[in-house]
Amino acid sequence: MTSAGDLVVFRPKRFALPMWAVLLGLVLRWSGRAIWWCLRHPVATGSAVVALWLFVEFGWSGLVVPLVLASTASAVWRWRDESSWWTWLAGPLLGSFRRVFVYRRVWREAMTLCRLADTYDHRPVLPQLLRVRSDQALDVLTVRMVRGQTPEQFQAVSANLAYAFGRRHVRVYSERPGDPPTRTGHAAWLLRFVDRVRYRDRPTLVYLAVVRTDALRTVVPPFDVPAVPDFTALPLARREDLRPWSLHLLATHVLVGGATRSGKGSVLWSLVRVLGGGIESGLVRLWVIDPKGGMEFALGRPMFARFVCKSFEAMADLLDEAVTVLRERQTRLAGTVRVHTPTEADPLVVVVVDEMAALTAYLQDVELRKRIASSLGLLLSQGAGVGVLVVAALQDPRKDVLPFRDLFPTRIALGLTEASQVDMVLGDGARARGALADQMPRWAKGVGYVILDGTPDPMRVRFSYVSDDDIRAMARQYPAPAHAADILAQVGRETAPEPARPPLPRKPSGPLLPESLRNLLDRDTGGEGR
Ligand SMILES: Nc1ncnc2c1ncn2[C@@H]1O[C@H](COP(=O)(O)OP(=O)(O)OP(=O)(O)O)[C@@H](O)[C@H]1O
Repeated sequence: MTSAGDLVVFRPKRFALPMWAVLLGLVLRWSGRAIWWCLRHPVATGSAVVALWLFVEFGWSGLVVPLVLASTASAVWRWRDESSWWTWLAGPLLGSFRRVFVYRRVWREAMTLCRLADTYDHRPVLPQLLRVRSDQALDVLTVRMVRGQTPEQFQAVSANLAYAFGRRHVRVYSERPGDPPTRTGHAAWLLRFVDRVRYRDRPTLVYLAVVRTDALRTVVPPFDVPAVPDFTALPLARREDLRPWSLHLLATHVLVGGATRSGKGSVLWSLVRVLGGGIESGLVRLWVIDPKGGMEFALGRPMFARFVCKSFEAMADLLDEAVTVLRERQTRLAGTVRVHTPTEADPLVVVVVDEMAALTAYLQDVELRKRIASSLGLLLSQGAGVGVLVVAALQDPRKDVLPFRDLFPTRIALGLTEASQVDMVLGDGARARGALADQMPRWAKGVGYVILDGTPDPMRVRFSYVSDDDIRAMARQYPAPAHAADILAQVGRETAPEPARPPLPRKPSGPLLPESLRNLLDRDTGGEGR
């Protein structure tokens, strides 16, 4: 029998450090951390050292005088050049401040509750906040993802992230937002090299643009009209970071999807406006189809080379004529160029269709509908390269309403009524990547989502608002040339008046009857041979 006295209890011998060694260890550890922090924050450390030295040398005046001088210099800088002031001074300062006092404070909680934190080896692992850069409207957070995470996981919870940081919108970019600046001058080669490093592809990072001040809440005034429009960058809207968003119109077709009263008109009129200089010089011709009987576009009639708004047959004719232009250009340009360059002799033809569904779905005449569908199919599949473009607006983006929606390379989604419509307009997965066009508040007229060139990430923009008075003024200032309607000497069948145009010299037409028959007739009527 075993009694309690038989059990031998082993206790590991505890090694007790002397108190001075513990204290020394702590001091060394905290000093190391402080030195590391100073090395990582040279500007803050340098400023603190200088401030301390000034205080020791000159007392309070040593701090107050430089502070007043620096504030004055900063105010003058901001007054003279606000954008560089934000880039080089205010942005980095505000960003550092908000990184410490706003984002770091709630980071762990926000990442955990937004399901972006994970556990590895029984330890929690979090995405790492590397940097915050602020400007007038946005905070751009550079975040190192946890190993194995993808930007899509951040995009899926972008709304949660916004509310976690006390804001309404967060955009998630898989690549650094913004393009490298254009460098000129002597040191351009060096700066370009630096940019190449700064803008290199970094797949471990994701960028969160937190919208601090919603720059799209205010109405955007119309943009200036350039004398010669740059068809690769037509400014139409304001971005969340206050920069203009420009449309690349050359060699593309544009589809604008939006519920009724969402502001589709402002997209189309913003485009017409920036093309004004080209319309007047004859570099671009607008062929406008307004199935709403002219309610939307009749005000700008003098700017349009062709305008139809009443008869659907005339609309079908106009599209057929656009196909004729396309065919003629294909024959002429084949083997010489791959993309047509607009000139005044050979202008860009932009067919603008307001409410496309009226032509493709709601039209009762089946034959006419088929004719229109066939012309539209040809224009959309072959017109971009030869400078015959289609810009169409649509309320209902379902496939049975607009069977060719996939043929529009550039798409814009304004406020929509259903979540599923967002992907129908912008392409699969756009809503999951943050294009919440179905959640537009009531005030957001003319606010929409666009997909940026070269990246899959949607961007929120607000189109400029062109009022009726602006349209009247534009129509007076930038009328289409008198001969504008006569591309290929075609005459439309629309009843609405067109600008007066002198008749184009036409080629003398050939004889209608064979010569033997004509001679016979001449002989019978006693006329002279021709
Ligand atoms: N960019 C904008 N900024 C501010 N307000 C706008 C903007 N665009 C449109 N609005 C306002 O929203 C209203 C609806 O605009 P608009 O008629 O252009 O919408 P729509 O989508 O073309 O409508 P519909 O489907 O009837 O053609 C207008 O009364 C206008 O005042």
